[in-house]
Amino acid sequence: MGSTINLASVGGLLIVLYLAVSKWFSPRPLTNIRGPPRPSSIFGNVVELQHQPDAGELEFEWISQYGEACKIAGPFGQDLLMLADPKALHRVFQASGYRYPKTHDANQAIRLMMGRGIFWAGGNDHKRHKKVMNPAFDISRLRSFLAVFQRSAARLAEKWTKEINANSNDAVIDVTTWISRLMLDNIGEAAFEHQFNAVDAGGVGELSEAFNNLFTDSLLFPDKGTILFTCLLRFIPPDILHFVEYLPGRQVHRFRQFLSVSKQAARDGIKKRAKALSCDDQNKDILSILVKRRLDEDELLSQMATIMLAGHESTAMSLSWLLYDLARNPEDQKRVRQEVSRVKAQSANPDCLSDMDFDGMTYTNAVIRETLRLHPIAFMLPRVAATDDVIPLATPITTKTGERISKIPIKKGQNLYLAVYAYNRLTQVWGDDADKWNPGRFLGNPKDKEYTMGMFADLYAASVPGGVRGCLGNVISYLSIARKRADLICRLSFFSWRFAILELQATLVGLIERFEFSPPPGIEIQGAPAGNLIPVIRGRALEGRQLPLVITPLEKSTPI
Ligand code: HEM
Repeated sequence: MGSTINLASVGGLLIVLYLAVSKWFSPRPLTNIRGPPRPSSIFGNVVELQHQPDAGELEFEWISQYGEACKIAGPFGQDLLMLADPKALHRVFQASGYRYPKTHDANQAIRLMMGRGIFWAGGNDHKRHKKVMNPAFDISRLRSFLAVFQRSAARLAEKWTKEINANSNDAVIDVTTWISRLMLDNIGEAAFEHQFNAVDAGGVGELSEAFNNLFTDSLLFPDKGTILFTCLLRFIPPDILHFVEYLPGRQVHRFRQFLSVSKQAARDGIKKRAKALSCDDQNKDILSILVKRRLDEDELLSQMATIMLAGHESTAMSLSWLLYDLARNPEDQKRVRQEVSRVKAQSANPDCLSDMDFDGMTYTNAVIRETLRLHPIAFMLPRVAATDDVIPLATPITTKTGERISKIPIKKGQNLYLAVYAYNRLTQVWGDDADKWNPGRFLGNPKDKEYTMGMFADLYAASVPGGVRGCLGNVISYLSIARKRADLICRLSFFSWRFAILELQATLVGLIERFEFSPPPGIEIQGAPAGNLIPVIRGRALEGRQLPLVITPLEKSTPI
């Protein structure tokens, strides 16, 4: 750690000198945009943002005060443009192709954590990754995953029942840890036909341990030395940035350890399946396709590490938040359970519900949407402008000189801070009760909106639908744009979103019909800013992610 700080200090000094000189010559297009004061010339607002107790709240406060587009202070005198305005976000994510890539420092962290996979790749490389992955992300295969999700939920229910029986009637269980193991098992089986057995092993095992608390260990409340170090990465040319992985430091060490363990798991998976792959040309799971598509070895392993992480952590955290929301809203929990019983009673195969059955659960789906809205796992996303541009605004903002503007011109290299959490709470988008839990907002006819932000009822929660980097593709564009182009842009996105929703639906239903969830007395949960929105116990964040709930087997509690 000591040498990290030394390196950071020397680098920091050089950067400050460089910036002090270059500042005189560079134009400052955001000069007139209002925003919070700069508390530190070295850190700007970065420390405040990374140390806020409830991720996204500070951004929301600033947006409420200065408008949906405002200026915040980056490190070393940089100005960042913070955006929560729907038209602006649409411009950046959906209408600009590759013109707003991830920032160097964010990409460096991604490379350290997941290697040179699709999450990291940019521009033409990203297009190539998508081309390679698309045949594996075959929408028609999604249904076959349902059985995997349903089996896993049943296995987890058995585990919990045993634990509860050992504790008489009910037990306080950290749902987030168990759900994360379950989702890891799901992605292993669905994507690689590989059994991680994380639920059965109860979290014991190198891979489970490497995943456990990855984000809180590496990104939660970093000290100033670490913040300085990561801020400096923004100024290091990408070509020499990869040397960073050889440096000491909490984040770098944790990312490196995770990548090495997940690549080893990928290697083991490939070895085990090598025979099957060579015998069966029809095999179309993600692993087989990746192997056949001749990615180089490092890219192949990175791609698998990416799918393991991207394909389980976000769904695990989202489902944890969902159980938490239902625990705090017992009436809605009851209503979901009643809907499940009703749909089961009408289903052709009640023991093995289909995707159509799940899609028919209107209230349950509204509940899922409301959780994704209130707890967006990617609560902010950093981007940088690759070209000069003019960002349009749906709601004009007032500048320092009192002028009302509805466009912000920006220069190439401008850093953007995309405030997803704040967008998800805008009253002009979600109504006056935008900060409250109300799944009812998703029932009935979706009101006509000028800007379609997401495929899941305008939901921006999981970000960037339809955009070239989107996880959740925009189903409307998938269906309406030219098939060939749609295949290239959207198939992976659409698949991963449908995968995530089916997984959430099947797991929720499998658990909610067996257990009642309620909040344990005296424990408050906060969403900590650890790269993602991670649930921790208020005042005990450094213990790592936790979401304890009282779980009561249903037959022993209130009947449906
Ligand atoms: C509720 C669950 C999920 C949420 C909230 C979520 C959220 C996101 C977000 C916000 C991004 C964009 C990140 C950025 O631009 O920096 C993303 C990208 C991605 N997600 Fe998800 N995700 C979920 C589930 C999944 C699943 C189940 C898979 C795989 C089966 C997956 C695979 C990916 C991949 C591969 C990318 C990178 C796409 C690219 O860069 O082209 N995600 N996800």
